[in-house]
Amino acid sequence: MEYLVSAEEMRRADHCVIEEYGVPSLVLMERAALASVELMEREGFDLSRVLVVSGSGNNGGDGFAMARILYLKGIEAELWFVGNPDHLSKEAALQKKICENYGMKFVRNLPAGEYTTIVDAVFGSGLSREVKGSYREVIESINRHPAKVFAVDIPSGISSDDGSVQGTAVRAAVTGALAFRKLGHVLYPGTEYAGRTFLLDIGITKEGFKGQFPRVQAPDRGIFSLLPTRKAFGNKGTFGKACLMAGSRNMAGAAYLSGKAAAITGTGLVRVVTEGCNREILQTLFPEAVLTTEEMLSEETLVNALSWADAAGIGPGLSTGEAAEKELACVLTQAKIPLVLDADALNILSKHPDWLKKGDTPKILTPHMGEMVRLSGHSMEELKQKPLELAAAYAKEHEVILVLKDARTVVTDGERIVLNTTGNNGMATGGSGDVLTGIITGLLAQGMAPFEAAVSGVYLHGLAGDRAAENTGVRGMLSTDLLKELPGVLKEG
Ligand SMILES: NC(=O)C1=CN([C@@H]2O[C@H](COP(=O)(O)OP(=O)(O)OC[C@H]3O[C@@H](n4cnc5c(N)ncnc54)[C@H](OP(=O)(O)O)[C@@H]3O)[C@@H](O)[C@H]2O)[C@@H](O)CC1
Ligand SMILES: Nc1ncnc2c1ncn2[C@@H]1O[C@H](COP(=O)(O)OP(=O)(O)O)[C@@H](O)[C@H]1O
Ligand SMILES: [K+]
Repeated sequence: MEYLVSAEEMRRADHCVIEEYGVPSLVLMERAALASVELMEREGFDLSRVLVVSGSGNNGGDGFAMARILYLKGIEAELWFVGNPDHLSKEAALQKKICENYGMKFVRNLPAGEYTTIVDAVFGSGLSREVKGSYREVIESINRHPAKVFAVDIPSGISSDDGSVQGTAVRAAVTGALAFRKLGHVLYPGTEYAGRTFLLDIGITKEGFKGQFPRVQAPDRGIFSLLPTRKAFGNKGTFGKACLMAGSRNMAGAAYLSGKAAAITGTGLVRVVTEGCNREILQTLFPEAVLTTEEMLSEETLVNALSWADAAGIGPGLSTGEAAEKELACVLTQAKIPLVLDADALNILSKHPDWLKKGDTPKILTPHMGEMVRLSGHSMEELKQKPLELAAAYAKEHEVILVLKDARTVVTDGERIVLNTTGNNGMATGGSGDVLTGIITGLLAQGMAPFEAAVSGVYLHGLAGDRAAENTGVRGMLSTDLLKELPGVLKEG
């Protein structure tokens, strides 16, 4: 997994590498500048005429060093120093002086239309307050200018900690994230302001954390190595049994999507437990499933289904009526297997929060933001502001694994926090959450540990969404396209 750092965690690593390992900060700065220039070249920036806009901190220092490297390559690179000269950091002051010694041109404003590329080196991870006054004007003038913008480390004005816009922020085409991606590169709206973001190695590695690692990680292709292995001599009994309790009258699709997703994930057998009216539909759409259907599902039927399964998912399209309430209460009380609770199961839980205490099997809750509002009592605004903290606090308090679904989904058990970066807005379409429930239930049924199953499920679900976006497009894709792409995604590992 990849570490996603806060400004403070980045500062700690910087400090350790410079002060404890003894790497001079100017060496790091030179590497940052060289890697940034290389990235601009690789990304096809038109370097006919470049303006580097530098502030007075080390982000500005990176900018001065980049300007000098470009200038010495024969590129027309000019500088606009917009910082407070009395607050220049030692390194930035030295880099500025070097540019002056070379006789480079400093400008005092941003004439329209004269530059092909602007380098934004006003603020980096040291942004400490809202951007106001002349800094605001500088950033707005950069945004108005037609030149393509490259942001050093993070667009100026974006908080490294949560991706928020601190008053105003630079809109970059490309961002070179130094050493680690900050949370602000991944969380919205920071992600959009950063444009295409690339990680640049400048010699600060995880050794800089000295064993005190950042709190948040993002899953990467390493996830594939966690997936259940398939023994050559295995049979459908050994590849796990998943039970999906889903669908109600007029909601057969939710049972189909979640059940089919569990099957595609590699589960040996999938049982769908649903209302009798869905029987024919499911037998036609999903002949691979074992069906358990009754007009009114009895407690005995539910208990039998649970004792057959290795994991169960409950909630997609379940409805919230009395029968559904009874079903959920029975499952929470009787289940001895890991459970995924989604959609209507969560809506019912919001009315009976104490039900979470029933039973002692591992529980994975997968609310979207609206469901989380009802479940947690926090407002949407609070959740949007602090999704990581509030998700972790809920998971800890209720001793569950929480998958808080949004454009960036958070998975947490209260201690570990994972922020998923796969997926796209094409997935904001009915039924895509049902597919996720099926994937996670399928992975659990094959014996994955609950936290790993939740993280892997969210990652694979997002990758399926990304493949669907490539092949079908974000507008036209449907949740059935996620099912179509999932086998190929699983084959990539
Ligand atoms: N450590 C290293 O050697 C390495 C660091 N690296 C680079 O350093 C960057 C971090 O550098 P940093 O810590 O100096 O902070 P930085 O982002 O330049 O900002 C601080 C300046 O901005 C100012 N300021 C802040 N907010 C403001 C506001 N709202 N409105 C107005 N002013 C505001 C603040 O002013 P002051 O508070 O002093 O008035 C100060 O002058 C990092 O992103 C990476 O690019 C790499 O070169 C690798 C090696
Ligand atoms: N803009 C987006 N970027 C990435 N993923 C998204 C975006 N919008 C929605 N998703 C994902 O799509 C899924 C939608 O789930 P949910 O709202 O429960 O759908 P439904 O209830 O229709 O099944 C979640 O996994 C969510 O993370
Ligand atoms: K910047």
